[in-house]
Amino acid sequence: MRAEVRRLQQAGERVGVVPTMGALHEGHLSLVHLAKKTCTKTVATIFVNPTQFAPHEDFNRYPRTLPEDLRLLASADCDYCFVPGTDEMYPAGYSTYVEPPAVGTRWEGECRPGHFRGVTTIVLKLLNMIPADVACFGQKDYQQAAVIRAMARDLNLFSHIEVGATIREPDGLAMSSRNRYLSPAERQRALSLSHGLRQAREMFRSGEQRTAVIAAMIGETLEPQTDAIDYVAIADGDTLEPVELIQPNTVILLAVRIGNTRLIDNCLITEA
Ligand SMILES: Nc1ncnc2c1ncn2[C@@H]1O[C@H](COP(=O)(O)OP(=O)(O)OP(=O)(O)O)[C@@H](O)[C@H]1O
Ligand SMILES: CC(C)(CO)[C@@H](O)C(=O)[O-]
Ligand code: BAL
Repeated sequence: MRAEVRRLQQAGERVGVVPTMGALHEGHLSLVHLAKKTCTKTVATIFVNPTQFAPHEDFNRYPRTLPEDLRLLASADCDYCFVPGTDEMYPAGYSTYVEPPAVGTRWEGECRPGHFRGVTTIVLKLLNMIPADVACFGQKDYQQAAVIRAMARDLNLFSHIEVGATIREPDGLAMSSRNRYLSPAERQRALSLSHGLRQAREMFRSGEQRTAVIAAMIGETLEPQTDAIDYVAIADGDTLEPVELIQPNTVILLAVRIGNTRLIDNCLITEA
């Protein structure tokens, strides 16, 4: 892959990469389109990365739908798809990991110990194998995008990091490969994530205080519809440290469980 990317770049092409774990949907394809805005060749990667899953998490049942993924990538005019094997990425004796940046400490970092260490490690490896001009990630995984941006800055990565907007189903549910786990009744309850975020944004805009907003979002919208709430955070959009006062760059992040499925979503309060 590296030789091919270098050959393309020497021929004057600009290469964009979209790292994924497969089970593709319109959210992933939107990142291929985002890459195409500034790049002439696009590469998607599909690898369900074992090191970012804790032992009790869903690595084994994570959906693997390669033939359909390849069809979708072709329909989006993606030029290459890189699908490495686990032994290729982590051969026997593999022992090097990337310590994630501070922005990965809270929220997902607390709820999924080791998760961002696995993400930074695999993303650095992928960007070394595919030294793309641009690497695209989704805002749906807001903290992950912040972690990758910080790593790119701190470790002087070659690739420029771009973040694409969250693509949603018509009823507001953020697209996610894990939505496939949801039964029809759970799918209905999962609307509480986007409803809660919308409710919070509207309350902030009408001048409500932070504690009242969180209490309403949790008590009225999330608690009745979910089985557990991992966190609801109101944080600075860059540092992800909690904030008391809402400023232009404030983000609401949440992670909940519905049945056996863990879902995350977020919105910038300044968004329309
Ligand atoms: N709805 C979406 N809109 C935009 N980007 C998305 C969306 N869903 C995922 N992405 C982005 O696609 C990339 C690959 O993500 P991944 O393969 O984990 O998909 P996912 O649907 O988020 O799956 P999961 O259910 O594991 O969270 C990430 O950069 C992620 O942020
Ligand atoms: C960035 C990523 C492909 C690394 O495995 C993964 O965390 C994902 O799909 O968001
Ligand atoms: N979408 C981020 C990958 C994960 O949840 O492991």
